[in-house]
Amino acid sequence: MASKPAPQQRKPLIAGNWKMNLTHFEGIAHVQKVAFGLKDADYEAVDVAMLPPFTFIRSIQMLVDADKLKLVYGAQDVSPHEKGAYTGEISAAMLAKLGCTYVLAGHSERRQYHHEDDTLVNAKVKAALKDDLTPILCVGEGLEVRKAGEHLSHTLAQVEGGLQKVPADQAQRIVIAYEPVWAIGTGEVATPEDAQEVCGAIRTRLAELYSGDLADQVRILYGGSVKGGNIAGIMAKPDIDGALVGGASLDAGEFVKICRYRELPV
Ligand SMILES: O=C(CO)COP(=O)(O)O
Repeated sequence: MASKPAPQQRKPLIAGNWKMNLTHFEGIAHVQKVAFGLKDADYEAVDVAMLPPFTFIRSIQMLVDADKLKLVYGAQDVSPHEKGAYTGEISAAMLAKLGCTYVLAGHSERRQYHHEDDTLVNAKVKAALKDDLTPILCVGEGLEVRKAGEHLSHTLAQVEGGLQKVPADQAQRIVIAYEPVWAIGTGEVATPEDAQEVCGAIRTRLAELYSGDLADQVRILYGGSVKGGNIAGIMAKPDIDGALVGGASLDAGEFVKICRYRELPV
C-alpha cells in the first residue's frame, strides 16, 4: 500500500487550521495575502483550504466569491445534531450554506478540552457527510502513548471509531489527518519516517475496513509543527497527501511556502 497513485488520484491538500486566532478583520486581510501569494499553478498542484473560526466564515465566503479565489474554506468543528435546541452549536447545514468544503472532526484540542470521544467524533463525521461537507477526521496519540510504543494501535482505534457505520461511498471522500499530540504547537515535528509509519498504517487499515481501491483514494494528512522548513521531507513520503497546519498557517508567507513545498528541497 506504499505506492503513491498518480497525483490526479490523490491531489495533495494543505489546510490551515487557524484555531482561535485573529479577528475576522485580520482574517480577511490574511486570506487576501495568501491568495495574492498563490498562483494558478499552485492550485493545480494542491488544494488549499483555510479553516477559520466560525465567525469569519461569512466574510471569507464573500471574499472568495467576489474575487473568484481558488482557495476553499471550512470550519474547525460541527455539531453532531441536525438542528434544534442545542445552544451554541453550529450545524453542518449552516456550514454547507456558507459554502464550506471541509470541517474538522475530532481535533485533539476538542478531544482534550471538550472531552470528545470517538462516538461523538463519529456522529460529527456522519453529520458532515450528510450535508456533503468533507470531514477531516483528526487522529493521533499523546506523548505517553508514543513512549509506550502504542501509537499505532491508539491511532488506528481512533480511525475505526470515527468511521463506525460510515459506508464506503461516503468514506471514500473523507480526509484523515494524523496529528500526534506531542507535535502540536510544540515545535517538535514528527520525523517524515514516524509520520509515514502511521499514515501508511492508516491506509492499510482503510483497505482492511473497506477496500484497497478506497484506501488508495483517501487523502491522509500529517499535522504537527509543519513549517516551510520541514514540509518537503514530509510530503516526499508515499502515504502523506498533505498537511494540516496550525501556527504556520497564520503567517501568510510561511503558509504560501508550505503550499509550494514542491519547490523546496527535501
Ligand atoms: O493542530 C494542528 C493543526 O490542526 C497543528 O498545529 P501546529 O502546526 O501549530 O503544531
